[in-house]
Amino acid sequence: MEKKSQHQSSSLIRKTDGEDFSDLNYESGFGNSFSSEAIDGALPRGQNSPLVCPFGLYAEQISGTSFTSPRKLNQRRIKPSATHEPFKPRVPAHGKLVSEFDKSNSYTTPTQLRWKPVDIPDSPTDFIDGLYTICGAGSSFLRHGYAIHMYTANKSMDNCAFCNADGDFLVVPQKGRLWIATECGKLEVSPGEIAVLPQGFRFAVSLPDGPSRGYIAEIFGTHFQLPDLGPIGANGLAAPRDFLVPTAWFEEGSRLGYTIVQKFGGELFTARQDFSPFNVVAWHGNYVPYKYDLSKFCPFNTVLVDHGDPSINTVLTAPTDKPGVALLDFVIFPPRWLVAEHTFRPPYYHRNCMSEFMGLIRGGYEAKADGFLPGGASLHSCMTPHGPDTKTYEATIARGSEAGPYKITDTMAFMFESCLIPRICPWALESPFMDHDYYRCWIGLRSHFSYEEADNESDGELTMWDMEQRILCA
Ligand SMILES: O=C(O)Cc1cc(O)ccc1O
Ligand SMILES: [Fe+2]
Repeated sequence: MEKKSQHQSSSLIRKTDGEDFSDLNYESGFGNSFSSEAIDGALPRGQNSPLVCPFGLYAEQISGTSFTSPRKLNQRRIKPSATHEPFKPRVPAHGKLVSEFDKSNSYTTPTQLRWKPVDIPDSPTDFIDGLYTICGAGSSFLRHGYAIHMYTANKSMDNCAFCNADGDFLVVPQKGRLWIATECGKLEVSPGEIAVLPQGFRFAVSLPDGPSRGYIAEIFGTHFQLPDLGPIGANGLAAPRDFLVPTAWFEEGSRLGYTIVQKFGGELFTARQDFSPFNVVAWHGNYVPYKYDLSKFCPFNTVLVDHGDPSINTVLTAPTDKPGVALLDFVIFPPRWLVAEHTFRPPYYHRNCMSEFMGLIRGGYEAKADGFLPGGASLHSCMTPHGPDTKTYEATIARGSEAGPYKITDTMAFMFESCLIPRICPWALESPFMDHDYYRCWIGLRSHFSYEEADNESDGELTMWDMEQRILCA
């Protein structure tokens, strides 16, 4: 479906600076072909590469997949983005970003890991400096894998833009709004919303609320898509129309000493140019940044007995070549009614061949009475056993099988789940925020096993085994 911004005319030319987020406009949809003009007529009609573009603009294309795949964005910009000095390694080097995970830069452990919320630094730190990789697998060079990062920042990016050549960022703010200027326009992303910034887009992050913290999943070699709904049918989970894409907006004029910071193979490089990269007057295509409000999610769940797998709450999935096996699923645990009868309603105790990184945006999480806090994180890797802590278990059993419908409120937890087993960065393992007592949350789980009880509860008929036992005990 081709959509064109309705609201734009030459009287609404957007030339505001990147700090002015008072004029936000979005188009809605997921995966459609969008079309947006900050000046009427800036997109050439009927072709992409006319000899001369309207208003003397340059035509430029961003390809998010190989040329032979149909995902492109065509932009019309004041100057091509190639107009800059050569890239040089950034000084000082960043040092805490990883995009290829191996024994030289990361560790592995099957132990359950949990982190307390990391403090936001006092010293001036912008979104780029505040990024650090927790864990990941695979390689951005080989175009297969992912990295999980967090950020803590307190200052807007100044006269610079970030461009990630390695993969797509799925940003989950936990504290503080993000004002993200992109080449397609502006996004305001609040805690409780997420943004996807696809590979190769230039963007700048401002922090209108100051201190900010959040989580990022980065995927290499593929893009996020909506999960198939299978037997659910047409409606449910995340609806395409709730995904919002920015509308064209541009900055004009010279910006002396402007820096492009390019993440390439996990390292940062900088290049100088004398103009803003946000000089795209019009664009069309289906390779775009977007945001989504998690409160719009329509959860499905069991309505009689038992506990469904969390895949039912998948917002976005990044596929591998194997059907049904995700490079990275983004799953949420939103407020919802729990109604199942004679059922242990919290997550079951389990081991999973997929690896589970979890974060908490607000409130509490149904499986952990203590210790898993907003802004904190946990990692349960492939086949690492985990589940509700002792307090949650005891409280659930005490409530008994007659518990009525119950609504979990004030919560928004999420999981990045992957088929690839993450290696963990040294600063995450050595972090002062590592919860070394995490294992204790299960140590108090008592054995409730009672052979007598099991025996009494049988229907009274003695089996051969029962009789043998009785004879042996006599
Ligand atoms: O481990 C977790 O808390 C996440 C999770 C939740 C759930 O309801 C079922 C399985 C699962 O891994
Ligand atoms: Fe789990």
